[in-house]
Amino acid sequence: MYGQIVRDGLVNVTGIEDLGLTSPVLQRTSDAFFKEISPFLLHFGMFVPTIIGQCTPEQQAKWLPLAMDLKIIGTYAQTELGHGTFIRGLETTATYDASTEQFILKTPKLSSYKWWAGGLGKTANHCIVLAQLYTKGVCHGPHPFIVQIRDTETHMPLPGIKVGEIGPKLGFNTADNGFLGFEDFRIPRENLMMKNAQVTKDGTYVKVARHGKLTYGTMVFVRVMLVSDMAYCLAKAVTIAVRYSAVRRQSQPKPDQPEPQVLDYLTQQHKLFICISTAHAMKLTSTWLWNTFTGVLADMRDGNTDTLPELHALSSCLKAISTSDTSALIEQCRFACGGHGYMYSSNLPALYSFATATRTYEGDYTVLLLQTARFLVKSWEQMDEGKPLTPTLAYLEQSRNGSQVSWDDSPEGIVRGFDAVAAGRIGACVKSIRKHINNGMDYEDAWQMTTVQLVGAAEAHCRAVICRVYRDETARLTAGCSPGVKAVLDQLSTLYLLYWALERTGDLLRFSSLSERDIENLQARYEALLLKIRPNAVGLVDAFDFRDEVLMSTLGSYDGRVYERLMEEALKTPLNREPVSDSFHKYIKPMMQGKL
Ligand SMILES: CCCCCCCCCCCCCCCCCCCC(=O)SCCNC(=O)CCNC(=O)[C@H](O)C(C)(C)COP(=O)(O)OP(=O)(O)OC[C@H]1O[C@@H](n2cnc3c(N)ncnc32)[C@H](O)[C@@H]1OP(=O)(O)O
Ligand SMILES: Cc1cc2nc3c(=O)[nH]c(=O)nc-3n(C[C@H](O)[C@H](O)[C@H](O)COP(=O)(O)OP(=O)(O)OC[C@H]3O[C@@H](n4cnc5c(N)ncnc54)[C@H](O)[C@@H]3O)c2cc1C
Repeated sequence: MYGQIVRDGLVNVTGIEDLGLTSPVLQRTSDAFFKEISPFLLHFGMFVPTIIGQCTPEQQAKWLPLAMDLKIIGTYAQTELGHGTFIRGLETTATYDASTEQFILKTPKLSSYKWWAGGLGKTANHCIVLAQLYTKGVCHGPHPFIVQIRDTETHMPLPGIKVGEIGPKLGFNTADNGFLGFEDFRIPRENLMMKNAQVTKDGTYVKVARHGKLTYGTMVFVRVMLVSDMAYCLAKAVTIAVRYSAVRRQSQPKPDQPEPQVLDYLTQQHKLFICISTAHAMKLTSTWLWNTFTGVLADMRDGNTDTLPELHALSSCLKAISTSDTSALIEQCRFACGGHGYMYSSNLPALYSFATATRTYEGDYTVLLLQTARFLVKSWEQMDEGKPLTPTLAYLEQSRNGSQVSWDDSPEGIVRGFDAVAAGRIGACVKSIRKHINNGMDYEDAWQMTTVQLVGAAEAHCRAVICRVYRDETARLTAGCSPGVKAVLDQLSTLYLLYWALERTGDLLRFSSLSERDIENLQARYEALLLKIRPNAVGLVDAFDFRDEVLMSTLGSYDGRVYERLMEEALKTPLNREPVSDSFHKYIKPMMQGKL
């Protein structure tokens, strides 16, 4: 299994790279090689980006060619057995020895072992290690170090290195996630990645970056990329589910009629059409977020880090919500395919296991939404002090006077309704924190007592951002389209708004003048829209343009030969090589004969 995966992974990365294509294309073509994950994902997904983001130009000149030519294979080892979220609590230490101009890496105890890094088990021979940097007896917090862990000729672990695979997981079972421990392992001073902080030969610590969290830059980059990844993952899942739903016929609502396509059931449309719409919403939002990200990078190159806090807040909530929505909706696609959706050959289980992992790695869902909430509460307080708000929070102004927003069921009105919900929920959090403080709590306890509401407020803010970006970008991008295309894409973005308005009626009743009659109207419009979208449903998923080799699905192949493919795959199962398993003779027969 591992050998096959490594072979396929190398064919993927060398074949494509020879064509001089970029790594995001790598990401897409790697789907034609794996149902799960390449053991080289972390090399290109985090090891290379960290060299670019955390190394000086001189260090990049040394390491980048080696990495891009696959002369070294790397990963990103930050998480430990005992800590993943709380980076400041990481236990691995890197202590500077000025007498030899080296750092000594140590794993003080079991919980300090690096755990999880992709490719670390058996594939990588180098890695980025986040360790607490000590020099002259002072700890300067977690810093990135580039560390060789295996001999590049023999691939044997170097002396002082303990490394291995962490074992089977819910998914990602081709990612080769590993563990890593150091026993007084020495690396040259120059292996500290010194773009944001340096240690001179005599051990003096020099802080370079103006912002204390630039070490976390790779995580921001990956979070931004993952929003796009989720759109792609969901688009694959709904392509499989909609095509299968067009082939599958089941039940007989009318005695004298043939069994209908299950795609004709309104409940099936309710399950699936939001998935089509969400894939579009996340793709457009991810492009908008990427443009925001590159803008902040440009500002930072000019020494201006003022826009970084908003990017951190946006990338945190969008990564959290896109991965959570995608996990839930891929599972919904699986539900929509009945028993055959549970077959590994459908590819829905693998897509689900990838998406649900993404809800955790690169920042746990709750933790990242609380990061966004921290920014929202600070922005509210700045608004109270009369300071200007950042662009994505302009809607807070409307809540300043506390008046209830009048409900307007036009698409633009619904977007404004979500702004009102976000503003209202943030305001309620601020009120809760202040109430607890007035009752004698310190700020930290008041914050903790409000965290359930804070997660909800951050989700509401994110939903408002997605709704606005989806609506605006659809209008902009379809301006020059044919009326037919424009109408269908407008239906999808309207469906997204109606779906979430119906999901959040409680909030809309609380923070707008929405009435029960308005809710009835929303429900009727939503159901009518499902029927309108039905004739274009297969065309809409065909438009995602996935080749069968990439979908890798018995249910979603373009020719619709579902039952033939399911049987073909079943016959390939090793258990079917012989008509009688030898377990019969070893165990079942003796048991039947009372000899066990
Ligand atoms: C062959 C295949 C080819 C493939 C080609 C690939 C092409 C590219 C693909 C890209 C996708 C690649 C996918 C790779 C797969 C990934 C696998 C998973 C990898 C990992 O999981 S790596 C480990 C990830 N770990 C985390 O995310 C940990 C999460 N925890 C944190 O981020 C921090 O601990 C946390 C939660 C922020 C708290 O930190 P703390 O120090 O306590 O901070 P405070 O809350 O006190 O805030 C202090 C202050 O700092 C600000 N802050 C925090 N974080 C950031 C940040 N990241 N950026 C900017 N600012 C930040 C925070 O807002 C506070 O500011 P204040 O002003 O409010 O004080
Ligand atoms: C498939 C996969 C691949 C991975 N690959 C890598 C990799 O390549 N490199 C790497 O370094 N790491 C990797 N990771 C590790 C990943 O980054 C961490 O698992 C993730 O950051 C979550 O941290 P944790 O595991 O410590 O969870 P914890 O933070 O311990 O979460 C446990 C619970 O505590 C809650 N919690 C934690 N802190 C708070 C808080 N402040 N407030 C409220 N609730 C809180 C969480 O919400 C969660 O419910 C991978 C993980 C997975 C699943």
